[in-house]
Amino acid sequence: MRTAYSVETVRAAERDLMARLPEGALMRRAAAGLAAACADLLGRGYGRVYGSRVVLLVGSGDNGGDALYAGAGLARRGAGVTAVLLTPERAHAAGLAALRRAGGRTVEITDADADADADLGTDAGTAAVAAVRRADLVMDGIVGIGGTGGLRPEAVPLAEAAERSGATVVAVDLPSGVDADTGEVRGTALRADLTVTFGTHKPGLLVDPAREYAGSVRLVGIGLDLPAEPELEALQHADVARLLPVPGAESDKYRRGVVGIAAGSARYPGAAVLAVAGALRGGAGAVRYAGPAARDVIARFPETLVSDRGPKHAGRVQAWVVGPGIGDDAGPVAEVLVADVPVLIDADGLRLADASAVRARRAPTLMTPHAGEAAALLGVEREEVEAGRLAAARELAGRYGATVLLKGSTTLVAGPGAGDGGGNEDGKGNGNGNGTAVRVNPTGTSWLATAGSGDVLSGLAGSLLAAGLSARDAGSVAAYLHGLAGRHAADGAPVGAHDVAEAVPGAWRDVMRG
Ligand SMILES: NC(=O)C1=CN([C@@H]2O[C@H](COP(=O)(O)OP(=O)(O)OC[C@H]3O[C@@H](n4cnc5c(N)ncnc54)[C@H](OP(=O)(O)O)[C@@H]3O)[C@@H](O)[C@H]2O)[C@@H](O)CC1
Ligand SMILES: [K+]
Repeated sequence: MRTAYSVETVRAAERDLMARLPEGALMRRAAAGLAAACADLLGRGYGRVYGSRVVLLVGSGDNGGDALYAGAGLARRGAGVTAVLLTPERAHAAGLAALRRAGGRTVEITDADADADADLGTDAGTAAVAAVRRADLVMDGIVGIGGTGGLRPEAVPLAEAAERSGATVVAVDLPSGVDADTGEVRGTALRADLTVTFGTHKPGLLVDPAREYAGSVRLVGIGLDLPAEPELEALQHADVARLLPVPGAESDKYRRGVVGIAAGSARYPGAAVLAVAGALRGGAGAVRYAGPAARDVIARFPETLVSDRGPKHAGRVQAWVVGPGIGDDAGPVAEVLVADVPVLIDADGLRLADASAVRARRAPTLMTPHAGEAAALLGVEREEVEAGRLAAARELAGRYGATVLLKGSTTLVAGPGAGDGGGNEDGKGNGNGNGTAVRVNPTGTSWLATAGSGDVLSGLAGSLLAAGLSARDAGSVAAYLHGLAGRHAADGAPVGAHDVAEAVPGAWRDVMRG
């Protein structure tokens, strides 16, 4: 499991550790890891550290201190290091002294440069931009977890020069300008090739849009003692393998779980077929289809139990999926919402579901909107959801008392208790999930942005619900397998949703093999 903690938690752990360590020890640990990562990159890109050109962008806090110490380390190994001090009078004093002792140079940005209109027009500003353009490696120590908002005006031309230069850009702890806790980017942020982060991932390193600015992420352990429950967690193969349902010797179809699919319409029979395709690969013992596309479903999947009447006339199921392609018929949605089994609501179902009926449910509910659907439910613009995915998923989960799987570039799964310490599965909670951490899916691929792909995901997640997984586990395991299946199926070329469904067993085997 990869985990991320909030800035507040990191700060508390840092205070505890600092109290037990000699002054400056923590920063030197962080800087040593940072210097090692940069030396690796220089070795690969430039051939060696000796003789390479390194530029440090140094802000007013400890983030700049990390960069100065790491720069000193590289200077001792023969790199030509120039530190651009964005607020010279507030630069980390001990770090700066260490860099100077090691032979590093400095360029001091002046107040005239910091003027929003000056665009680094002074001699110092011009020299700083020129140094960035010539650099082999640029280290971004402008701001870390102490930051608010985007880059300040004097930093923008430097960040742009770094992006345009051929230099490898390494962000210290976080790319400057992104929000560590939410993954939001309000204004300009620096784009890194690599982020070297300390002690733990921060939420912004795992959630878009900030995640895209971080490049690849390397975690440097510094000995922080962190609490058991993180803010965010990303499943990995071993976690998913532990959660996947495996039939025992005594299993029959009911023990493995029967999933009911209420999807499709005369106009959109394909949604039914694709949801069933996903459900057949999700581990349930049987798939029951109830709706107007029964003929299409049985023609494609003869193993499905079909009925062309509504869900309330269907036989026993252990979980329902409702919504893909049902058009404007609210009947099936109302019917499944009163069933005392887990329910997954997707697509048209999200629009048609009565919010109070969802909130009144005792069995788990899993809602699977994309950003546009989430925006409609929240009454905001789609862009707002995309800019603040974590907040949107949590807000929706709280409003509906449901688990919410927000699809997109980074798919998130938030339980109804995410952020307020509620929602557990120990008999007192509502069975939506164990723990409060929001799950972020690491396997996504843009090839999955294809028509019908969401229907496959719904069926898959519904099948896992029927097999007995909690809403949070079913959603995050389904997203994981679906992403992996998308990668397998695509293999660098466009794919259709049915290809993704067919690739699910391969993804499953992949996970089980580790
Ligand atoms: N935690 C740990 O375990 C460890 C932490 N370590 C390191 O310390 C870092 C945190 O250091 P920190 O607390 O000094 O804050 P930091 O991010 O340097 O900001 C400083 C000041 O910047 C300013 N500022 C704000 N927004 C801004 C913006 N957009 N653009 C420009 N400037 C902006 C604002 O001051 P203002 O100008 O507003 O008065 C703020 O106070 C952390 O990320 C990690 O690298 C490691 O060394 C060891 C282990
Ligand atoms: K930074």
